[in-house]
Amino acid sequence: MATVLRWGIISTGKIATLFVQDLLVDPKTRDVHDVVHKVVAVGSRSVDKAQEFIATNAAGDTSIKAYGSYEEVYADKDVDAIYIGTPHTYHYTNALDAIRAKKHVLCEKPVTCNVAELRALIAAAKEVGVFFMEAMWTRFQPLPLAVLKILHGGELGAPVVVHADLSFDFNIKNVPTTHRMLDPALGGGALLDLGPYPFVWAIMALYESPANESAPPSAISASILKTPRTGVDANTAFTLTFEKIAAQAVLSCSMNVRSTSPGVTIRCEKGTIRVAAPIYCAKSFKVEYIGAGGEVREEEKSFEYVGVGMEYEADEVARCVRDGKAESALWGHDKSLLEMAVFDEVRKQGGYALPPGVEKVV
Ligand SMILES: NC(=O)C1=CN([C@@H]2O[C@H](COP(=O)(O)OP(=O)(O)OC[C@H]3O[C@@H](n4cnc5c(N)ncnc54)[C@H](OP(=O)(O)O)[C@@H]3O)[C@@H](O)[C@H]2O)C=CC1
Ligand SMILES: O=C1OC[C@@H](O)[C@H](O)[C@H]1O
Repeated sequence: MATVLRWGIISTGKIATLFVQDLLVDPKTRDVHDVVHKVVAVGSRSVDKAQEFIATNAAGDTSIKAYGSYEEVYADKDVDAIYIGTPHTYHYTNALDAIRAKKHVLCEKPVTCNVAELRALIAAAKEVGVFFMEAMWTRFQPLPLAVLKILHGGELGAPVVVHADLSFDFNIKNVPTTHRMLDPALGGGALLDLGPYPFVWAIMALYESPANESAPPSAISASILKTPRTGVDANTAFTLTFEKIAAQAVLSCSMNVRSTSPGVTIRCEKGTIRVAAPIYCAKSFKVEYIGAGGEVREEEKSFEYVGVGMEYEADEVARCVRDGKAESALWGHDKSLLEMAVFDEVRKQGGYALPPGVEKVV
């Protein structure tokens, strides 16, 4: 018998739309038979928007409740888990409110604005006894799982250098400065929005390397270029050194230029893995194996998903909730904490401070 997870959705923006579309794809189409997702409520700052969201994305399903506030979703007894798709600077408050209402939480990336906020949320979730996870969807998709099987299987030898970039042209010279990517009050900039993806590839390839034994990077080095329009980071480059396994990640993100492909290159002692862009939901990768005599063998693997690619993280939440887990084994609290600590350090080295009051816990 499949477990049914009843979702309440917070916000009606771009990513909430895609997430709900994925929730509504029958899990059986991806050969998943143990969990089922049901959207039971949508909360928006405007009830009209919530109604329109349901009409557009859920074929007007009248069983889904439309609320004109987020609080009503937290209070709804039919809701098991809350999905948060608001701008970064609201994640902490929205997640805390949901946790205090004893709901399980899946919160968009970046999970918070800094590590102090995240520590407070994890403590609150533990106190109440609910599941809490950052929506790091890439970690659960079949392609990265296949890459990791090869990488950690050992045939390529140890990983030595990971290059990963995610860039996107947000037309930052022309969009209004109130756009969430430009507004410092909304945590604007490339790092917080795009940085989680190069970071997750470094985590998968190096931090999760069995020989690393979950050791955090011993050194972080960063440089930031700010846009003169609002002072948020337009381009950020940072390196993470994993001394225990003698490996480095060279990571970058930009919001004024498009990505190139491959977006991730994992260079190992005996070969290389190249992952095609976009790295948040890649559909193909190539492996180059170099034999003892220098001979080269290449393999390419391609993937197709029925949904956008967020369905796999949703399945993970449903399984963890069913099994009474506080966190995911694949994207647990340790990794989000490391991400936020690294991003704090990168912003510190790059001289990007969020405006006073934006960070709710410091
Ligand atoms: N996993 C992924 O691939 C992606 C994740 N994201 C993450 O999701 C979050 C939202 O991004 P995205 O969907 O692109 O953003 P949008 O601007 O499209 O949507 C944000 C929604 O948040 C709500 N909201 C609450 N307060 C505010 C506010 N002060 N200003 C603007 N909106 C507000 C609004 O919903 P309402 O009016 O209904 O309350 C709005 O529609 C970000 O943290 C981003 O990093 C974004 C894109 C992709
Ligand atoms: O998470 C994301 O992935 C895709 C990008 O376009 C988007 O800005 C970002 O939030």
